Amino acid sequence: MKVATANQMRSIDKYCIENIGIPGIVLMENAALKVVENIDKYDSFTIVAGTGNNGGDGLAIARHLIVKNKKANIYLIGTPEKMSKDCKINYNILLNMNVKINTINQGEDLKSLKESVSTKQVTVDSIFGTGLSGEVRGIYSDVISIINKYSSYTVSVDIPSGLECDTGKVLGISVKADKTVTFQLNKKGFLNPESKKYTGKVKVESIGIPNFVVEKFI
Ligand SMILES: NC(=O)C1=CN([C@@H]2O[C@H](COP(=O)(O)OP(=O)(O)OC[C@H]3O[C@@H](n4cnc5c(N)ncnc54)[C@H](O)[C@@H]3O)[C@@H](O)[C@H]2O)[C@@H](O)CC1
Ligand SMILES: [K+]
Repeated sequence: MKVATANQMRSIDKYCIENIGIPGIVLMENAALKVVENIDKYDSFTIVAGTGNNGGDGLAIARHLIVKNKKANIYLIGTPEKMSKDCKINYNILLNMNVKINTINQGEDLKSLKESVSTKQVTVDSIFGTGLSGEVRGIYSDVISIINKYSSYTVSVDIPSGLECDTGKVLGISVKADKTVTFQLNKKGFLNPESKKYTGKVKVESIGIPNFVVEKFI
């Protein structure tokens, strides 16, 4: 089975967007729908989103769960100003749907997150994906501790947040997922036996990237 590094995934995504003309938001929507397919047997969710494209996946996942009349509590770490273009698109759609988005800025907000993670069936981890760089610190670290302590079932989007894509090393702290739905290709870091503790069961899902594009980079 082919495996990809973060840079290879970034190059593949970039080539798709710039040379083939598949917009990033289409890849993001495909990614979100694949995660929803893997979790829609459940009824209640806590979605924890960062402000990069991994967070954008999470916001799109939340939208599809809500449209399916599931209970979905959304927690955003970071400010909308920091959002990537595609994350912002999914954020604005949810605002236009009058969906409540809880923001986590300080300790007080963590109580509400703990309450949701402890009572909903599934926690969706869409904090960081292949864009994680450097140690996880501060409020991000607090959020991951809460997920690891109180979540009964955790699904990580693309990569457990806190795990380094290329090595499978923990950068300070990482989400311990029961299942990781990773996009298009398995990740090199998942070959590290130590990573199993954090990825849980890994499911590789295509997000519509043509094979010839993958073969250009791997
Ligand atoms: N078009 C694409 O590139 C697609 C990407 N996808 C998703 O996008 C992800 C990659 O997205 P990005 O490259 O935006 O990056 P991520 O969303 O993985 O994370 C980057 C964000 O986290 C912040 N960050 C990074 N390291 C940090 C640290 N140590 N402490 C605090 N904040 C930190 C960055 O400032 C940035 O806001 C993939 O894992 C996948 O989930 C999918 O939507 C498929 C399409
Ligand atoms: K993640």
